[in-house]
Amino acid sequence: MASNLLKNIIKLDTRVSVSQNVCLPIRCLSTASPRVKDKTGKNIVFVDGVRTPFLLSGTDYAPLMPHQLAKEALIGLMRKTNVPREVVDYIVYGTVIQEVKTSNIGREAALAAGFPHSVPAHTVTMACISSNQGITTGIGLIAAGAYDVIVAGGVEFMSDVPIRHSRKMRSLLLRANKAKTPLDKLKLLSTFRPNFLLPELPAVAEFSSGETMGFSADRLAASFKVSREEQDQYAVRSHTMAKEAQDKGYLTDIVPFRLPNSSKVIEKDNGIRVSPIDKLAKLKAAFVKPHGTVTAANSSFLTDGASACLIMTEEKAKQLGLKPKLYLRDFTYVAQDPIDQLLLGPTYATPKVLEKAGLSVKDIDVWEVHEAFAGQILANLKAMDSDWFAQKYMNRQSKVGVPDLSKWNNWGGSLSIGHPFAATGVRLTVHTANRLVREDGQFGLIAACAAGGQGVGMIVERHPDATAL
Ligand SMILES: CC(=O)SCCNC(=O)CCNC(=O)[C@H](O)C(C)(C)COP(=O)(O)OP(=O)(O)OC[C@H]1O[C@@H](n2cnc3c(N)ncnc32)[C@H](O)[C@@H]1OP(=O)(O)O
Repeated sequence: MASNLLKNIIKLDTRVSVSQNVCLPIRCLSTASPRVKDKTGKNIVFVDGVRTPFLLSGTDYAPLMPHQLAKEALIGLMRKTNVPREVVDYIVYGTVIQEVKTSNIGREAALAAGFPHSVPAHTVTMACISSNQGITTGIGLIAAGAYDVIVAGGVEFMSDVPIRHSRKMRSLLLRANKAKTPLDKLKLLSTFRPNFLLPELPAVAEFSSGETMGFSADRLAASFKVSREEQDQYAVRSHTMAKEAQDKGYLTDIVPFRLPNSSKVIEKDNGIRVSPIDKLAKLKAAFVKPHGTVTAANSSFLTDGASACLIMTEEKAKQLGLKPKLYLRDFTYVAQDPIDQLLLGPTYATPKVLEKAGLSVKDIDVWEVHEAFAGQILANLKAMDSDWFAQKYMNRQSKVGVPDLSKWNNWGGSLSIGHPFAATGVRLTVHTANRLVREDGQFGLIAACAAGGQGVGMIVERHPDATAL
């Protein structure tokens, strides 16, 4: 049962050390008889992916604009893959909380990064799975025969978010703009009231319910009987594994970022923080006050960061002399009730994408699952291990089963590395790719939940030419 499984989370930290996973790629992989059939006729490959260091919002990136982060990710990608910008046919880029001046941020970032004017770019938004959407939109464009080479990615910048005037103030300003005579303007001004000045702040909340993600995660944890201690233990696991991966130099997806007009170069994520469990136990509830179980330490934190990746047909990769990391084998999106099942995307997406690909939980060598909150991850694990949940809510005969946790987020996750919403999907994908090499696996499963009660599942397969660098 899941409860036994959860008891072992702390033991797992000592049982599975990242250092044990260092191994050379010894498995013989071949393109001749793939176990998962290519459905596109193009054998679409993930060449590589990069990201800026992920930073706590309000720290070193604070004076920037989001397209500057995205630009650095794009430049870093082209430099790392050594692919000329002219080869790229199209860019699909994600963002969630839009900077109003750069609403098609994919295009602005591409121009700033020196892509030719002739490379079109569009921006996608699907909450925390926006860069997954970037990747799968790219797969669709390639499969449709529209293009061969796509850059996908995403950026989120929580250090500066659009804060609006109140609706009443906006209405007054718009009407004042149209007023024809000074007298009309004066009449309008006389309707002004001081409370018009109250600003509208964006919230990390569901529009349909008004509930914040953290509040919803707390309710979810309570309904799956996930204790505060289990959440704190999971958070310590995430930070411990991220720290090990960072110290061992495994986070090679990071491209250092020299801050504009400064000699300072940012080289590392700055939110990884391994704390003793008793310190976590003392923190107050962050959302459901005072008795909730979700705290600042067992939540993902507000993060600034950007990512980018290069996908193309295998044939094109060969022509360009590239060594791709992955085949992008299959994917699915799911959507549920955004109130009670808001953060259960992985539970719904996992069996669906496994079935599509003809695989089972046991076939997966690397799991990379977005950690919005520790309570959300543990609730998903319990749901995946419940026949009752599968039958009552998912219209399935039985549970999908529990993944082997020794293969689960072994380099930490969004709780510790950070979660710049629209950038996370590429981070999950490139960590899957690099872990498949280091851990000598074949198949990886990426899953994530997103606002709106949506989720994604993706199946990837290590490419025979893959290296972890
Ligand atoms: C699909 C999805 O992905 S949904 C998820 C979307 N994302 C979210 O909703 C973001 C959720 N997170 C948040 O909103 C914020 O990070 C919050 C509200 C949880 C916390 O914000 P803040 O209160 O500003 O956090 P802050 O960094 O100040 O930490 C609060 C306290 O916890 C402590 N703390 C935080 N992390 C840790 C840690 N790992 N170990 C020990 N202590 C910690 C801090 O030191 C601080 O202590 P202090 O009050 O003594 O100074």
